[in-house]
Amino acid sequence: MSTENGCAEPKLVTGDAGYVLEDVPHLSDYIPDLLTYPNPLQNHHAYSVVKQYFVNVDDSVTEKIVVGRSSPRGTHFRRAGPRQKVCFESDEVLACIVTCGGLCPGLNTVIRELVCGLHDMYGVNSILGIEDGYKGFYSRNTIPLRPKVVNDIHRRGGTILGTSRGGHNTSKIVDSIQDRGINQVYIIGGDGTHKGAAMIFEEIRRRGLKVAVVGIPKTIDNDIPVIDKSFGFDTAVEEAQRAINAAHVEAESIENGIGVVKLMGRDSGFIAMYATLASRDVDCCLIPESPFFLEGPGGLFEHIKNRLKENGHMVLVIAEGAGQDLLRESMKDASGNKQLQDVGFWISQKIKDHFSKEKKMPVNLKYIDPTYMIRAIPGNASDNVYCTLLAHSAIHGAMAGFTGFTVGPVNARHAYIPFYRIIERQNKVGITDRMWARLLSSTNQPSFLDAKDVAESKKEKPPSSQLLSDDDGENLHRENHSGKSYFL
Ligand SMILES: Nc1ncnc2c1ncn2[C@@H]1O[C@H](COP(=O)(O)OP(=O)(O)OP(=O)(O)O)[C@@H](O)[C@H]1O
Ligand SMILES: O=P(O)(O)OC[C@H]1O[C@](O)(CO)[C@@H](O)[C@@H]1O
Ligand SMILES: [Mg+2]
Repeated sequence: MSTENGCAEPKLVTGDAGYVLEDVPHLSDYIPDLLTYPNPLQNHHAYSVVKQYFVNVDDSVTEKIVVGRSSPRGTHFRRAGPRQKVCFESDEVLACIVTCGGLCPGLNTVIRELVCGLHDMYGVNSILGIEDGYKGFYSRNTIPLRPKVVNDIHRRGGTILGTSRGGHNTSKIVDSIQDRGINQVYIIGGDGTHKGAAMIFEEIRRRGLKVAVVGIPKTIDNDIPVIDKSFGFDTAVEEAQRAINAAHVEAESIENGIGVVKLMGRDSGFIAMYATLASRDVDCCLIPESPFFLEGPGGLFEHIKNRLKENGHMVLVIAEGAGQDLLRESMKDASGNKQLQDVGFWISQKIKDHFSKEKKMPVNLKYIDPTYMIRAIPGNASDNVYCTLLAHSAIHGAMAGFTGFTVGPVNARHAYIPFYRIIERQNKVGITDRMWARLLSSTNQPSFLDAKDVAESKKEKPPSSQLLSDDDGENLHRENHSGKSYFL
């Protein structure tokens, strides 16, 4: 049975005190008499010594971590990790790896760790790289991947497999998987990629194939829901500091200096928000989730003027998707994503034009656009470790026969999340969250919101990722009509 978006019907398991497990599909759901084998890790020189290395069959990870005394236990996901039994013998596995969508720091690390993890932990030697994203399944030859081939790729940015947008043809992709005899498909990509992965999984299930389909969430924008944050995000925020620092140095070295930095973030302004909070030199941060205006009281020009009067300089960070409603109509890319106008250039021009009319305040504006520089780099140390965990969790899940799932940390514990939860919405900055309030208070910028806007955004607010939540449990929760808990 499929849902409206083509995904498998949710597999819900209920328990005591309002416990719900949103489980992931398993090959045995549609393949009767599926054989199982002892996990080879039981005899592995490294892992066999680990006490309780295998996860318990009913271990799960809670989605909601801040609870009240009488709160129901709520939604849980299956805990990631190795199982005592696997559904594939090592020499039976033919795995493939594909990377889709935009680049992200750490992509090569995930590829490396998938290849090395399959080989080192499970003795799998047959792994194929699919070149150039989804269309590579049916338009390109595959490349064999062995640990030696991928040994030092984590030091390089980009993806050694290449990537693309568009070109998703489900039946041609599944034909290619079937013809080549592939039985584990590792798909690394963002929200669009996961919509494609869900369709591949459904078609594989319809054909009754013993093929595990696994998604590994990748997005520089951190727009994938449920998981704590996406790999490469920290690296990108760190790299953005260099651009903001340069803008600050330029701005403070000249009278009425203004530094404008444009950062990535098509629909979600996480990079701009975190880069701003990290830097502390930013006087205004504009993101897609928070509409703004230029003229009049409470507008951007007034804020700039005040800041120049107070400090003699100011730094503005703008996410590429901010203020697009003020610009011309945008086009679509091959995947159907809106192609953005250069809002950094536009706002720089607007600021210059406005202040050129203010005779007593000529400004010196420098515009820095590090857009691709923050994503075309290798992952930093912490992202590299994160990528290793993602790859290993993905492998354990596929070997155990789970399919149609995405792997990722939920409240710091790796879990298997059904595809439909990943593709049902995008993760966005909540402008009524405390994190955005912290940003407003740190930059001292106007909120550009009136009381009516605040009420509206509280009404529409989607659930936030853990990136926004407070470790100290400050976040308040409310229940929406579907009973899901939303951060306030
Ligand atoms: N609705 C969809 N159904 C099937 N395939 C899709 C869908 N949306 C996107 N895809 C496919 O997924 C791939 C990547 O999609 P997209 O370009 O949107 O990037 P993404 O995965 O969202 O990553 P990012 O946004 O981080 O760059 C493309 O090959 C595209 O054809
Ligand atoms: O890689 P492209 O097609 O230039 O697209 C850039 C887009 O990709 C992203 O990096 C991820 O979706 C966005 O931040 C950005 O708008
Ligand atoms: Mg996307």
